[in-house]
Amino acid sequence: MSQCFSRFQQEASSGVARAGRFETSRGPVLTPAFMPVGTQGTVKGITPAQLADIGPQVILGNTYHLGLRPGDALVRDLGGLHRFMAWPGPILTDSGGFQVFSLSSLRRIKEEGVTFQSHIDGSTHFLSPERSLEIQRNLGSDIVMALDECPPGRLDRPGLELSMARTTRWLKRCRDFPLGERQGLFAINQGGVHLDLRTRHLGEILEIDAATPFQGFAVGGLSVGEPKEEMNALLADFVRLMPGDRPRYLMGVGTPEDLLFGIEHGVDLFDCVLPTREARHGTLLTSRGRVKIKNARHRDSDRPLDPECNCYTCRTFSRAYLHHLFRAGEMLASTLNSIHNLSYTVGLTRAARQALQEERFPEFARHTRDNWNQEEP
Ligand SMILES: O=c1[nH]cnc2cc3nc(NCc4cccs4)[nH]c3cc12
Ligand SMILES: [Zn+2]
Repeated sequence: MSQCFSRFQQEASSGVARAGRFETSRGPVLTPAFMPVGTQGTVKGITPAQLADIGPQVILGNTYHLGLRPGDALVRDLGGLHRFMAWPGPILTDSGGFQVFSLSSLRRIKEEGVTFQSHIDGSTHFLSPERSLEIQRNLGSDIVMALDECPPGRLDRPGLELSMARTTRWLKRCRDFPLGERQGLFAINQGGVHLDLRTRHLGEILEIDAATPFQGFAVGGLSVGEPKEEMNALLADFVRLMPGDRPRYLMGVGTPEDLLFGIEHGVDLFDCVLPTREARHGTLLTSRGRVKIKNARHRDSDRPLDPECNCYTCRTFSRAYLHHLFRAGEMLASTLNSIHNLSYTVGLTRAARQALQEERFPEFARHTRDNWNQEEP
């Protein structure tokens, strides 16, 4: 067990939803929390100072990308990822298996690990539980994800069962790998959208956990193209079965609607590229619903994007200016739109936490959903 990680302390709850905290060597993590994705050592288009102003609890880095470029040994030699990207707060690194299957070509997966060709230059690489954790140890992230096999969405049950069994065997190899003193290891649950498979896999994970405790548990294998109703039905039944004394992390999720649904069903941590990706494409997330800033109706609007948002973008600029920047293809469009979408998304989980602490979470959830459905926000 890492010296600095503490168990999850639940501070407030409303049904299965909960507010809480856990300690890392880089500070506390207050939950629920949305974690911005900084795939290649940067949250695209914004500076560390702007990110600090947004105030996320944790940010994400990707083992697959940083292991390929600039290389984990280089980052280690330059003092680790926190120093390299000037982010002093907690960092979580995904383990790379998902990216190998969603980005690289010519993969050959075997018991030992997966051989793949880099999406950058086609060179051949190998990722195993040991290599994934070595990369994450070199990066020096606070939260290390075990290497799992994320099965393709819609894989049939026999295929899922074979994949889960390998993920369990790989988890044991991750458990045996010596990470840094200050690093915590999270296990990843698989099983598609089948509650019985999810529960079986959780049992296998908890058997390992009994001997060597994990610092957190993630729900993997979702947000991979499965119908939203199936993901939600699974979450409603399964998340509550995960240990309550460790953080519960839903990987790759999601939209504001998904975050609120996840929080209602006991999820503590989220990550998704959607807020920053949609920002770059001009879709802005607001308390009244989505705004497509390139729409002509914003051309001469002196209103702020979201009157309820106090981010730098909403405090400083009009919709007309954001509309102009986007239409003109200016770099600043991506930066200002990303600052807002991240502020909105991080702010949503922060507001949910506050509502839980003030024992008004059901009203908060109802009010938030009602406001999202405004005409032409
Ligand atoms: O089972 C998983 N294991 C390890 N990392 C993941 C990351 C994941 N990210 C998504 N969805 C978000 C997406 C991002 C890009 C395409 S889908 N689903 C994910 C599942 C896993
Ligand atoms: Zn804003």
